[in-house]
Amino acid sequence: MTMSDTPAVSVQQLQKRYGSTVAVADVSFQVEPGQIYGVLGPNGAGKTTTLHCICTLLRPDAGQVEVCGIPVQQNPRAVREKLGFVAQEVALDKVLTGRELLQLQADIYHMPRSLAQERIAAVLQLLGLTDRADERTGTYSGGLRKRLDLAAGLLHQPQVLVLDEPTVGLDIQSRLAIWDCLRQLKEMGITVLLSSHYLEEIDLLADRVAIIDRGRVIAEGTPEELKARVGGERITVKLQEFAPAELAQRGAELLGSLPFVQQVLINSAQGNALNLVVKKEAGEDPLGSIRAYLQEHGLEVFSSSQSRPSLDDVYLAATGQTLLDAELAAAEAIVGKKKK
Ligand SMILES: Nc1ncnc2c1ncn2[C@@H]1O[C@H](COP(=O)(O)OP(=O)(O)OP(=O)(O)O)[C@@H](O)[C@H]1O
Repeated sequence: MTMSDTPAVSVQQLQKRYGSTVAVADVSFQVEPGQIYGVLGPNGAGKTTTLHCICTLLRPDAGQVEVCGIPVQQNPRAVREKLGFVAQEVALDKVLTGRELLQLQADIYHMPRSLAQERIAAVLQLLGLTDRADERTGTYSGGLRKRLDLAAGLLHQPQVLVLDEPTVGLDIQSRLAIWDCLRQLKEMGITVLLSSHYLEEIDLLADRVAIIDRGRVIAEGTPEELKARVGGERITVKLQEFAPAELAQRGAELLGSLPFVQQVLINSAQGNALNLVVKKEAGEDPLGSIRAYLQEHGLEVFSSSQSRPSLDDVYLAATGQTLLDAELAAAEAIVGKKKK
């Protein structure tokens, strides 16, 4: 095997439990060098635990984890040289300036002063922080702090940068800035592994994705592959702005009888709109066929829309619930635990 064949990160049958809680039941995936790789899943799915095992912060109970071909458990020190980690919580000292914090980080790596100054200037520039570098971090917004955290993770020039939910809680402007930074890192040849529970973030950024649910990988591939695999356009048809239940029922029955319609739901939250999933066999213009068929049976389409499947549809197909529902269930479980 040549160096270029060696995955940047390889996780094989990883398991990790905390007491009786199984945080990671069985997780395997491989990140090729130079990719942006996304780990997507609801809160509590096991993303942080998986990343911590990769970053040598936690000892796996079972399985193999390697970074640039180096086994994490046998050689954690060498792994830490290859890898930078940006944790979910930013725990910055607020009194120090951005530059001072980076200098502290450089000291941890025993970097000679002149090299440190050079590297600090470079990462500040890369992350667009040069102008604010000499202000106390207490004056930084959440987005700026996250960028400083990225800068700190990059200071020792790692080949792989691992980020745990890098944009959680940030406003859209700051999220866009972080996405730009990550794309820039990819252009520089750095491998980026990030976790997220934002579907659109992973869809936009990641070359490949592992969707994790309850400690297991339930789908893996490029976002396009995964969406194509669940297949089917999503079509919404309204027979009236607010269709009476009987009318919606009749429309649903008619459309349900079409061979290319995979599923029809009457959506009461959308004025009894009909939510359809149509198969590929529907041809180029499924909406046209639907409209014509309804017309033949005396029904007019009031309005309609069509969309491609999303990663949420992938999650739904694999688990039977949407990612948002899973998040709500996880939040309720946490509230339940606290009440006890
Ligand atoms: N230190 C710990 N002690 C006990 N249980 C833990 C600990 N850390 C995590 N867990 C549990 O392990 C499971 C997986 O948690 P993990 O943090 O890895 O998930 P996650 O997908 O990263 O979610 P989040 O984004 O909320 O951190 C959850 O049920 C969580 O409650």
